Amino acid sequence: MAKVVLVTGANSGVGLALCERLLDEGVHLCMGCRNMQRAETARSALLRSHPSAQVDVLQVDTSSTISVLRAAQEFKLRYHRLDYLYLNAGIMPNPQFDVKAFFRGLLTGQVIEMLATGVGILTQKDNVTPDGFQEVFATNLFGHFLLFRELESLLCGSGQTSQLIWTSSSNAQRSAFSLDDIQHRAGSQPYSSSKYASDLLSLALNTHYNQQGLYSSVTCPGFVMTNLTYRVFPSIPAFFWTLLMPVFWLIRMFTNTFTLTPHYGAEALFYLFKQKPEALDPYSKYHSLTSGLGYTYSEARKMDVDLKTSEALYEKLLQLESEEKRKLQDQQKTFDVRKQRSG
Ligand SMILES: NC(=O)C1=CN([C@@H]2O[C@H](COP(=O)(O)OP(=O)(O)OC[C@H]3O[C@@H](n4cnc5c(N)ncnc54)[C@H](OP(=O)(O)O)[C@@H]3O)[C@@H](O)[C@H]2O)C=CC1
Ligand SMILES: CC(C)=CCC[C@@H](C)[C@H]1CC[C@H]2C3=C(CC[C@]12C)[C@@]1(C)CCC(=O)[C@@H](C)[C@@H]1CC3
Repeated sequence: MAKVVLVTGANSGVGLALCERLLDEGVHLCMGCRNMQRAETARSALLRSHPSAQVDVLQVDTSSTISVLRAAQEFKLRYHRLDYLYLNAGIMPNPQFDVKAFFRGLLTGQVIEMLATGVGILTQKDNVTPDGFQEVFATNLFGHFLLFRELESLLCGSGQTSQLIWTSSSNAQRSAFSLDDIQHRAGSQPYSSSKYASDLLSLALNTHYNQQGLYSSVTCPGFVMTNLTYRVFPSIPAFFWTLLMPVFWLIRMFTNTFTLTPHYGAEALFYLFKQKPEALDPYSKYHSLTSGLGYTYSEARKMDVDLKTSEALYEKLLQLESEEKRKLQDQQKTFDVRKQRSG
């Protein structure tokens, strides 16, 4: 039987490139996307290159609790197994590029580190979702946590192993994250905070689920030219980025994190697909890297995470999950009562 793989954020960028690569392996693919039109366009493109492939679309908006719960319900009706869950959808809203910090970095010799991670040169302005969550937290982390929890029964089946694979980032930073403010309401680095939270959560999930055959890993695609990065300079047309390519190829001589294309960016995500999950290191992040000459490969690098903080975050997420579910039940009850009264 073909392995069933669900990929969130599958209609563009790293997610779409990963889907292309997974189809070469003969998987039964389910593309988790928030916009059905964009999803169908991407699905058609995948079917053009893989005409006999099994490719389905599942509507899911990871920033919305109700959408995630409905998607999981629909998934469980359609499939009886889930072997790989790629938690890839992500946003970095209203990014602000700090030109001064960039030039300071040039003078202090830290520019390569800055370009490799985006740390110090990028901040974001977050939004609040209709559910009342910080949008970056909800989209990048909490929605994915809920999705995983709802699909747990399919992932933790008898005698099989399954994998959760998070698209994190080298932008993840302990200093951007606080257990007292897991949604990052107060700061200006919600993206960094959400990615650090996914690193922590992955560790906690390994602690709690390895015995049930479920393994969680985190990846970083490197710097990839996608819609997410084009939005760093929204007023600049896309061809500007193409003009910058020679500059980026040059920078690639000094840092192997400039993977640039979605196909290369998906390297570590695809690498994990082919590994025995028991052999993976829960304390490492798997990076997609590209050498100066354009050779792509994957490398494990230790993360700055600890068990105690990961446990504390896990507990907070469980609590938030039960609060959300209770809120939805109450809303449903109120709705039912009103419906009864109105006859
Ligand atoms: N590009 C880079 O340099 C790096 C990217 N990453 C991570 O890679 C992942 C993929 O991003 P990338 O391919 O670069 O960017 P893209 O913008 O191309 O892809 C992001 C995907 O996530 C989807 N998405 C966004 N919000 C939601 C939502 N609320 N519900 C469901 N899907 C949603 C998007 O859908 P839609 O098309 O509808 O917007 C899109 O399919 C992200 O997690 C990102 O943080 C990590 C390190 C570097
Ligand atoms: C140096 C020149 C010619 C132009 C500036 C390009 C920057 C906009 C670009 C360089 C490094 C990039 C980068 C990211 C965004 C765009 C840059 C700052 C990320 C922060 C995108 C999201 C991630 O998760 C990080 C891993 C990326 C790190 C590099």
